[in-house]
Amino acid sequence: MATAVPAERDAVARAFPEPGEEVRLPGAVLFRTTAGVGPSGTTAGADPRRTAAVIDLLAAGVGPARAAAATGAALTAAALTGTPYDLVVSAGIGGGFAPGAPLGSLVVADAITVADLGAETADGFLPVTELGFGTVTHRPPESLVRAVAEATGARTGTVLTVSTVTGTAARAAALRTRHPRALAEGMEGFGVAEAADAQGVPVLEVRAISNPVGPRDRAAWRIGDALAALTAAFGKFAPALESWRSV
Ligand SMILES: O=C(O)c1cccc(C(=O)CC[C@H]2O[C@@H](n3cnc4c(=O)[nH]cnc43)[C@H](O)[C@@H]2O)c1
Repeated sequence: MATAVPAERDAVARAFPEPGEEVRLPGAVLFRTTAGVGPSGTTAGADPRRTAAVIDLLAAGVGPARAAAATGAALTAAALTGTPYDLVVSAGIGGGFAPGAPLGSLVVADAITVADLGAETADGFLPVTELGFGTVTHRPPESLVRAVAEATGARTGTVLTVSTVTGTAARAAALRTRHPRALAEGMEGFGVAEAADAQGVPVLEVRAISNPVGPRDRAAWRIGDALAALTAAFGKFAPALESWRSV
């Protein structure tokens, strides 16, 4: 589970009651905890058929490059010790596009799209794929997106990754014109997804909305509410994960 900053990692950690331990790796420091998963998708502790899923929480850094580097380090370490990850989740607060993603709501990405990787031309922006290389979108497993959205009440749509936070109505409108399904923007999802894709691991992105995408207005931020929404969402995560794995 890769967040940008420790406050987001700790919000996710509060959803998992087991005491965790710190694991130091070259290029990444993990907080390792567990969540009970079982055949029935319950979270009760008495079922002997249940196994504990290991969950590594990583404050991977702000921005797509740092997030990709730290996530890649964690993925490589896990693979080299013979315990590769089944899933990578990019999680954090984010900006919400009105009216689809109001403050405090939760968005699960069905497409993780980088919005500003490409070339500016006289005729407008060209994504890197139209220049003949790379990728601009990663798609999380549909059934997982569905299961997590149903369990958490999240909305589903495109989550954009940007290197520059949108700060004007004009930029927000331009992004929505180019990405009509966009519900949210953050700064790490695509980087985390690139690292996961490079090692063949599925990826998911979850954003709790802390501010509207648009004109800069720090007074409008609701970071506490968004962090609380993250904790609540990850409290419902283990059963959703189990229902996905059993499909
Ligand atoms: O100074 C500003 O105007 C401003 C507005 C929104 C966010 C920031 C940040 O520095 C936070 C970046 C951090 O949080 C995620 N995040 C939260 N809201 C947004 C957003 O509207 N657009 C992009 N990223 C956002 C992001 O993933 C970073 O980890 C500053």
